[in-house]
Amino acid sequence: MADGGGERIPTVIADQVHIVYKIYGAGAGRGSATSALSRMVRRKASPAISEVHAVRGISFIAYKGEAVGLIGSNGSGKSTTLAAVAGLLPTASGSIYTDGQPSLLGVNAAMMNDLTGERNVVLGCLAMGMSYAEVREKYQGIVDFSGINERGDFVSLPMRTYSSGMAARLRFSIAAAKTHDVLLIDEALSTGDTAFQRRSEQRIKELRESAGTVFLVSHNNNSIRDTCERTIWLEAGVIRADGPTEEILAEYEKYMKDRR
Ligand SMILES: Nc1ncnc2c1ncn2[C@@H]1O[C@H](COP(=O)(O)OP(=O)(O)OP(=O)(O)O)[C@@H](O)[C@H]1O
Repeated sequence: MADGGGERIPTVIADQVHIVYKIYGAGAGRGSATSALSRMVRRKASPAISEVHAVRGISFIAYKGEAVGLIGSNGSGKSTTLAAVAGLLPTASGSIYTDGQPSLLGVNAAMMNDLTGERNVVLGCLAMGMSYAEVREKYQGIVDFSGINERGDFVSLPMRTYSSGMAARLRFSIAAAKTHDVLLIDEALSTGDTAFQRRSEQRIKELRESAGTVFLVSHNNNSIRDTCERTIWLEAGVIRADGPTEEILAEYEKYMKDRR
């Protein structure tokens, strides 16, 4: 229970959600002149369309103040589910309802590689709706939290000079500077070192307390353990289990061990 037994306020409702990726031109001879000619001769209008049915009828309700872990083996539909909750992917059937604005913080979240870390902090904060005054107030805290400048003045260098871990840390620090109604985090924590991971876990706890709901996708079971009290386990696009993190992780760890 998220709030110690008081009224629980739903923030995300997924109702029988199916998500299907359509892959155009996935057939043999894709894009070549011969395949185009063959299509014309056979009077076929478009190249073959393949479908990947990534999420198959999932339903759950997440509440205000909850941090929910999403686990499952590779390709089980975790990132797809997050992107759909963020409103970035349409559902083939079923519905997702969110109360408030969902923000997806993924490993691929957009940053301008040719601009300095400093510029990216400012742009990122403005994009999240902060005023210049707020950005000025938060700037140093964001840089310190990211630890980017621990070994030199990296924040004045273009982002393309950063390692993938450094870039991920800066992205997380920018996103974490604001309270979110629904914060969706895709693997962001696994790239940082232990000290950064500890800081970000602490920050997720604060974000959760200050407002909304956090979803965390991770292959790092310890991150899930330390951050989320509830975990949803996806396998082949279906919810295999949903419940208290310790119970679900124990089942999942056993499943992964047996599969080896
Ligand atoms: N853009 C895409 N186009 C087509 N199929 C996709 C696309 N993205 C993912 N898929 C497919 O959807 C399924 C679920 O992928 P998804 O990335 O959601 O899994 P995941 O659980 O996040 O995996 P991982 O742990 O490896 O990150 C997989 O079969 C994958 O091949």
